[in-house]
Amino acid sequence: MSALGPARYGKDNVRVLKVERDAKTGIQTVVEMTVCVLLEGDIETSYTKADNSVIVATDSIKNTIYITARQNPVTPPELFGSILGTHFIEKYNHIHAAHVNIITHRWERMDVDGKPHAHSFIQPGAETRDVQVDVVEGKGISINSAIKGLTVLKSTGSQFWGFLRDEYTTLKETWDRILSTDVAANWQWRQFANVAEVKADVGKFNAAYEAARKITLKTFAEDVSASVQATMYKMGEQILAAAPLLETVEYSLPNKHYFEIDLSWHKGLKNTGKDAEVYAPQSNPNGLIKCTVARAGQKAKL
Ligand SMILES: O=c1[nH]c(=O)c2[nH]c(=O)[nH]c2[nH]1
Repeated sequence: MSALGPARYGKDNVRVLKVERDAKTGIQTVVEMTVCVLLEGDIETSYTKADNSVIVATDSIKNTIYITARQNPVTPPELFGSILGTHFIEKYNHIHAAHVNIITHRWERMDVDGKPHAHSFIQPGAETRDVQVDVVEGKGISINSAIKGLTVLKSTGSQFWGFLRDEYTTLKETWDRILSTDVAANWQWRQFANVAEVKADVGKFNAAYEAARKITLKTFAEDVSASVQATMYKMGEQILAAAPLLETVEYSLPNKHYFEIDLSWHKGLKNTGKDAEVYAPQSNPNGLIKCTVARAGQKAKL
């Protein structure tokens, strides 16, 4: 005998581009997203009894994403995800939870002859703004927002010394190294009761995103880093201070190593320590440093 455990289903990788046109100014704005919606509810029989009557087809879920995007603002993504997820639990009596993931791709307005262009954009890299919105009947709306794929490098202002040394240690201490990472940061909002509560705080989502991005970049650039661990904690602390509705901030940072190359075998060429100029970027292995920063007295769930 067997029994069905947790089950959810839906449509993933629904790609959507929305163009907003300001008729007065002629200025257009684009938002490109990749959306995933997964539903939970009284759907056991679709798995255990081949009962398709309880299935909202994933094709219909895809259509609903397009229609909801046409009829509502898609920014901030926290609000769009809340509207979209709430639709499913309100429309279908037997659906009790909707899990919405939205990846927003970055399009920056193009400058032409020093002026922002009305309708042309550049994609600067792999950086995305992501949200995970979980709408659960009777519990409300849980929102987690994130920055991913923000690749940064500093060529000095990073040290790593004083670490534990034993018979496994070969790494030399350094007071000046290259530091590079692909920033993945996310922040958990306090629980919202419903879409109206999300709307009441609508201005806070973009503000928190801008603050998190600015704090991450400024701290990365300005901190004389003792370690990835110490620098990321400083980032998390500042984000919590800047956004009171956040419960936790979490970072996951690969330490992308750039090794010095000893070239002294070639005519005594100096290329290490203070003479280092040419480095070898490493693709693997890499360090991976993670942490969750919570408010004092409220321990982060691990
Ligand atoms: O910032 C760092 N943290 C570490 O934990 C670590 N480990 C290591 O080998 N190099 C580094 N750098």
